[in-house]
Amino acid sequence: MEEIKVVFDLLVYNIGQLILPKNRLKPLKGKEMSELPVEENAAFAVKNGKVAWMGSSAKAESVEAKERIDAHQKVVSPGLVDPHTHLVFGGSRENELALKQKGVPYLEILANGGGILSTVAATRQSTERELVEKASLHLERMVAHGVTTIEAKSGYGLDQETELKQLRVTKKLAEKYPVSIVSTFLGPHAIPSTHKDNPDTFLDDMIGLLDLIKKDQLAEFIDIFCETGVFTIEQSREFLTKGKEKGFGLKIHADEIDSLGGAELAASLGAVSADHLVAVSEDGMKSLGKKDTIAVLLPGTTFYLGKDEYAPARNMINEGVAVALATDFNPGSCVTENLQLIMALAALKLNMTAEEIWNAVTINAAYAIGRGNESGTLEIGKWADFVVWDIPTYHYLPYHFGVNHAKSVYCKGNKLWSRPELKLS
Ligand SMILES: N=CN[C@@H](CCC(=O)O)C(=O)O
Ligand SMILES: [Zn+2]
Repeated sequence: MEEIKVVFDLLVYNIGQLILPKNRLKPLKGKEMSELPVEENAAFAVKNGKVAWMGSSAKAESVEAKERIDAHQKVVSPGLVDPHTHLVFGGSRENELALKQKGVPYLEILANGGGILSTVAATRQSTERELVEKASLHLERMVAHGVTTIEAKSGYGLDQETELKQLRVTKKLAEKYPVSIVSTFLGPHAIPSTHKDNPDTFLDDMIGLLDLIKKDQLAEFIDIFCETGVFTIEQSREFLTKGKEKGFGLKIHADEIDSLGGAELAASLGAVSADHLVAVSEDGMKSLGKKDTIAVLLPGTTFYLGKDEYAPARNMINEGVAVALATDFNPGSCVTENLQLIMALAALKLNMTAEEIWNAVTINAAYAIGRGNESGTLEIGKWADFVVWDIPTYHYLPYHFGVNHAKSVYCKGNKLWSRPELKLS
């Protein structure tokens, strides 16, 4: 019988290092994060947007494909995953930089009606279309830096109309782009000035939106800013418990500035992630280590807020915690779409190893937004989301900081972005 030869859509060959994070069907915890399988002289092929063949570059010579990409012995990784962003918002807050330089603390700017509240005013004034256009620019910049799966939070509406508007914008972006976008409702992100004296009524209003959000499938996760002067542990417990009963996945902005016990709360409720954790307590780390709640660390925010103390990533890893990294892209406390910069900060400020860092922006980041089964690794049958990097080894990326090392970015087997060629002569 004549053998039928498969013709693949795409073949990537001559890969110097193919990064293949392990998928243990749950996030990598503690020591497991230091294992980063890498295949040298590797190749893989894509059919119908999914990885369909993997092998050596030598074997790839006999593989038939409609398009062949020579990786020139450079690094190829799964598409990066950014599991914590505030992608959709109106306006900007460059005026706050001068306040920060004068030493005005982040929470004081907020208490005086600035910070998050000034972005709330701008977001309320923006039309849905304006928000889509603005968020598209930010999203395209994320993709250009190697990201193919993104979480996006609401939280700049603080009223029914604008929170739903933000969530609809996220849904439109998910329809417009092939990248995977995971939506989170962060209604309790700040207390609006109208509710300064009755935050519980505001929280009830936000709880009141959950059924509608669920019905219209506008968000998979819910989140709350648990912090001094914002929402207390009790309020956070109430909001998250109600959301859990309604079937939402849970996230929490926890222990960012003060150690309130947000990590402990997240672990006790089975939250998917606890984010920030700069001020996490020993008990908080231990409770995360006992559960699969992922610590999403945001060193770009600590850097941008000019703080000296970073999240204790090494202690968390020693306690067996699963760690992921994200930009926290937002208009106030971390204004960058560049996840590669965050990888460098994780090396320099969190003391994470290159292996831990790559796991933290791929497989663990995917689990932090419920996408471990489809993103964050390159496996046969999974989406062919990948980045061809212009770096000689995976150690190089966190070492050479502040520039874009992506050469081309593919999502579901399609090229979304490639580095423009300079013509200087
Ligand atoms: N900490 C709370 N929320 C955001 C900041 C939002 C803002 O300043 O606009 C964060 O994760 O850093
Ligand atoms: Zn945030």
